[in-house]
Amino acid sequence: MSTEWPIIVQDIPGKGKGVIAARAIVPGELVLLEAPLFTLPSDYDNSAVLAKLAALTESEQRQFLSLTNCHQGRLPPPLGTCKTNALPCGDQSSSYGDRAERVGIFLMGSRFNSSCVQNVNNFWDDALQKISFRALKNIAAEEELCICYTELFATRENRQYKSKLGFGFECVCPACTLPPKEQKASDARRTTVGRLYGEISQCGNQPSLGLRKVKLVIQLLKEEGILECTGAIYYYDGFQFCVSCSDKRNAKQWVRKALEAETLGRGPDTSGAKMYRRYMENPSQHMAFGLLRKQNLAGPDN
Ligand SMILES: C[S@@+](CC[C@H](N)C(=O)[O-])C[C@H]1O[C@@H](n2cnc3c(N)ncnc32)[C@H](O)[C@@H]1O
Repeated sequence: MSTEWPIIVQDIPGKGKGVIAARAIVPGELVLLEAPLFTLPSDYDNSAVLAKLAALTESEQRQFLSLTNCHQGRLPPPLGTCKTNALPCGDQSSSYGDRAERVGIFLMGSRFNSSCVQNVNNFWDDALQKISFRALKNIAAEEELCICYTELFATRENRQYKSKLGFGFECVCPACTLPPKEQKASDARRTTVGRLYGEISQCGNQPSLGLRKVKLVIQLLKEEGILECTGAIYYYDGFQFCVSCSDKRNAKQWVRKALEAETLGRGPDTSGAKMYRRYMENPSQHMAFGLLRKQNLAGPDN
């Protein structure tokens, strides 16, 4: 199926259908913006799905039923199809414990397969009431575009468990098929990032230590090839440590990086991007400005 977007939905060996690049795609490029066929509260059941289906046209119902159902024989088909394909309509990161209040079914967006080194980010744009998919990296023509269904900051074993249980597949992405020694190092990097996330939030009164941990997380994410999808929050942490010490110069550098990361994965018009732009103009607007002893900390490494 070819579309107005730079992507094609086609059969992918071993994965059913998937999305590939129709041409070379650059980082930050919007590859799909799509309205949902319908949305549901995230704790939906089969009768909620049936009520939504009843409101669709026959052609829409057929299109919904043509989506994959990896829960065949275990769940009623409408529910199984939703569980296989629903995407968050709101902030959701299982790694950070956020859960979107609603989910949606998207006829094209639901065709993105999963990789633990995703090259695309999905983001629900509340203002547009559409989901956007943006390239996080350079993607070559005919390369597959993938989002991530599982927890990024978990070991391979835990990620595999979730992929198998929730979506019925064994992940063979680059991060899940490393030789044993490298696999161990990758697991260690991901679990360390998960641990440091909690530790950074406890460093409010120790900005130098907090900043060192931020830099370590960024380094680990870079080594893992997943900085692009999660970087913004860590750059913003770096900004907050600097503003708390009235270090405007370094604060501006951190928030500039946060803005770049936000724009890359979510676009230039999100509430986060607007906030980062405001703080770039004037870091002292942040409520933590000057809370701690004035000192110069450090900016991002590059
Ligand atoms: C949301 S659908 C994605 C599109 C789907 N492949 C299709 O044909 O419509 C989720 C299903 O795709 C398949 N899938 C997703 N990522 C995969 C991967 N990395 N390897 C194998 N199968 C995958 C699994 O069957 C999963 O239940």
